[in-house]
Amino acid sequence: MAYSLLVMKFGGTNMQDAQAIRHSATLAARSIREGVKVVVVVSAMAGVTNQLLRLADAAQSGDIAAANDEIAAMRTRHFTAAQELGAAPDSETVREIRELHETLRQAVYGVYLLRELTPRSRDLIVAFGERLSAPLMQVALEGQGLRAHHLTGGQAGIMTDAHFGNARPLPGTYERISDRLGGLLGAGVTPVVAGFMGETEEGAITTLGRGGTDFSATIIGKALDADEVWAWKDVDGVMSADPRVVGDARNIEVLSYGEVMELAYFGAKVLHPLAVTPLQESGIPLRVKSAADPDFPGTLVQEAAHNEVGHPVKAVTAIRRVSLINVTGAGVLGVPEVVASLFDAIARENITLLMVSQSSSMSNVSLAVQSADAGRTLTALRRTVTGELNIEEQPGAAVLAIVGAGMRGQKGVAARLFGALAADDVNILMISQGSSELNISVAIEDAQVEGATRAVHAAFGLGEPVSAAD
Ligand SMILES: Nc1ncnc2c1ncn2[C@@H]1O[C@H](COP(=O)(O)OP(=O)(O)O)[C@@H](O)[C@H]1O
Ligand SMILES: N[C@@H](CC(=O)OP(=O)(O)O)C(=O)O
Repeated sequence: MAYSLLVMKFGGTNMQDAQAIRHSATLAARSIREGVKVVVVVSAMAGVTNQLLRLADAAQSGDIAAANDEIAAMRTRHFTAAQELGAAPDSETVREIRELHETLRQAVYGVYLLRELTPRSRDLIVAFGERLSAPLMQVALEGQGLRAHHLTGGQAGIMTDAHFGNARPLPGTYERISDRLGGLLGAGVTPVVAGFMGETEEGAITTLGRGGTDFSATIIGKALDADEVWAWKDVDGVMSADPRVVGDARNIEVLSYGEVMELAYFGAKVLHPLAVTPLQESGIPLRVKSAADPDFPGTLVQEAAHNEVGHPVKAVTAIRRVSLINVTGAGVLGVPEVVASLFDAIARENITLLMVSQSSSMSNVSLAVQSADAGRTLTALRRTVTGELNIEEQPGAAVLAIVGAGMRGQKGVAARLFGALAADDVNILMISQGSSELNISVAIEDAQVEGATRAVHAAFGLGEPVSAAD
């Protein structure tokens, strides 16, 4: 297909040092030289986002020395990359990187003085990772003889609500992006946008949630009505399981938007759970591609499901560090209002419910949440419900899910899953099937999850090559 406009996203691994950034720039340059207009969206250098989160916490707890040490290490990394990419010491880029580091240092010092780290100030600090890598990509593209210009998410027009740490694009953002980037593209300049970040209408910096650069790229893809969005990764594409856990995981050629959302929701780190939502509205395909093997087709994510014969399940994935919250007692028995108030309390706290199950006698409700959210969940529930209810946390769980549109209407899929888990001596704590029949999920002991993932992958033959497709 002859493309006219592509959005290309480069993740942390593809931005980790000068060599990786240069390689990423050549991947964009290949298409640009063929006459394709490309918008490049970049993540922070690998590890930098975690480092920023760590140093912000250190400053808040009073350890400014630790925070400054981390900033100094990061600064060296950015300057080294700039130098290796050929930026002169007196160049605009080097000056800008210096200024950004100085502003970061001041923001972190403010946190230290106040001993206060609000979600808003955390977003300001954590977005420096992407703001610092975008100029590096500009230098690398210029090194390829191209004209490029880097922008923050806000400058590119990404306008969000004020849910710091988990912001969502506002409707007007799409026209804004199209206005702001259209001019550059028209003038033959490649925009390089700092991913993961946006800006509220008042100009406060927000972030879109971990892994959010995928989401930035698809928001921009929709705004510009791109032919496709390409997410370059350090893996072949979306695979039948996390390749770090399952040695014979294989690449999935085609996935529907719905399947990819389920996979991302159930823990496959490869894409942000909301990344495909802007594309879903416009039907723009997303390709997950391997930076190491650019001619490999990777995974095509599109509207229609593509069911492989004999493979009702396409992938197995898991969410680690989960807690089950068990609500028991006579007060739950036959009182739907109690159950409603539990959900209400959780919704108000903005806690993601991973699984829910209620016993048929209605005397017990179990909820699965990320262990990081368990404390807040317990407090919210205990505050809400009155009467004779027992609310307890059972930590140390994980949620394992199988995903695939082919399981819709297929008998025996759940039996195969449970059989594989039983044969691996895995006890099931909770079961749930989405009404869309795109997934079946089970809560199990976290300590058993890697073995269970391998067992389920083998039971569904996910490592075997597929012969035919309909
Ligand atoms: N089903 C899966 N398919 C591919 N990769 C997966 C899957 N599940 C987990 N991963 C992990 O996701 C990683 C890629 O995601 P990530 O590091 O966020 O990409 P990037 O930072 O390049 O955007 C891989 O290294 C892989 O270990
Ligand atoms: N840097 C951010 C955003 C992101 O998308 O990163 P990556 O593409 O490396 O997963 C994060 O770590 O969450």
